[in-house]
Amino acid sequence: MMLHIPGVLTLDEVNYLRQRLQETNWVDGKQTVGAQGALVKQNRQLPEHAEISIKLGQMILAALKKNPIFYSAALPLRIVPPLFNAYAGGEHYGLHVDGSIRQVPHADYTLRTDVSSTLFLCDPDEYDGGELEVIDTYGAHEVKLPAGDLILYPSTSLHQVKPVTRGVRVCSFFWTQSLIRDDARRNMLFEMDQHIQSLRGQIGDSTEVLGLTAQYHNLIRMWAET
Ligand SMILES: O=C(O)CCC(=O)C(=O)O
Ligand SMILES: [Fe+2]
Repeated sequence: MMLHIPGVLTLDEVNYLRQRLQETNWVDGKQTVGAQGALVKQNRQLPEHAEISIKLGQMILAALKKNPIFYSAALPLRIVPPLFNAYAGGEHYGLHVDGSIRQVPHADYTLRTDVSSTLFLCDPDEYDGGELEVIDTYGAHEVKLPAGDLILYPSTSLHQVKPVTRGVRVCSFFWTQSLIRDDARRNMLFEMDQHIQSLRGQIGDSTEVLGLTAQYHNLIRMWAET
């Protein structure tokens, strides 16, 4: 499932993050990637252990916690501390797949990457190019969202960031290990949850709504890996 989640950050939060990111030292993005990615990756990132990355990343995690759509769609078990990247002057990230397992900085556990997310911190008219292209069985999908909006997509997909030919594209990106490993099951649960929420809004907690809610939780109980 690819899902556009608008307004994950407020305009004030975006402006604050952008201001803080301007004061930082970016490093070559090849430092945080495996061998295949390094061949096609040309961008800059904040060092993941830098105090500023950790602080700004925590701000994003706090915003995600308040976002019921992100929770319903990703069903997160763990989220890696969000990272930050910047592309300008033709920089791009060619076709690749994200590594399946990531060591979580400052923690002694690893995380399986089930869901990839990009949170846009610049508006589309601030730069040319820089589309995130995700390829799935339905074809190639190009994404370029307003500042504060997030796209999530299955980490199993091949994807790329097209060259940025004018201006600068700044984003945060991160991976989630989901309670539900399989994208098709996760998608079904998301759809079911959305319909249940909508029904509850229309008719309240009727017997039928309660019954469907029970089945939603029972499916999670059946499929979840914790
Ligand atoms: O910047 C993006 O939208 C995605 C970056 C990416 O694919 C990666 O870092 O693996
Ligand atoms: Fe990627």
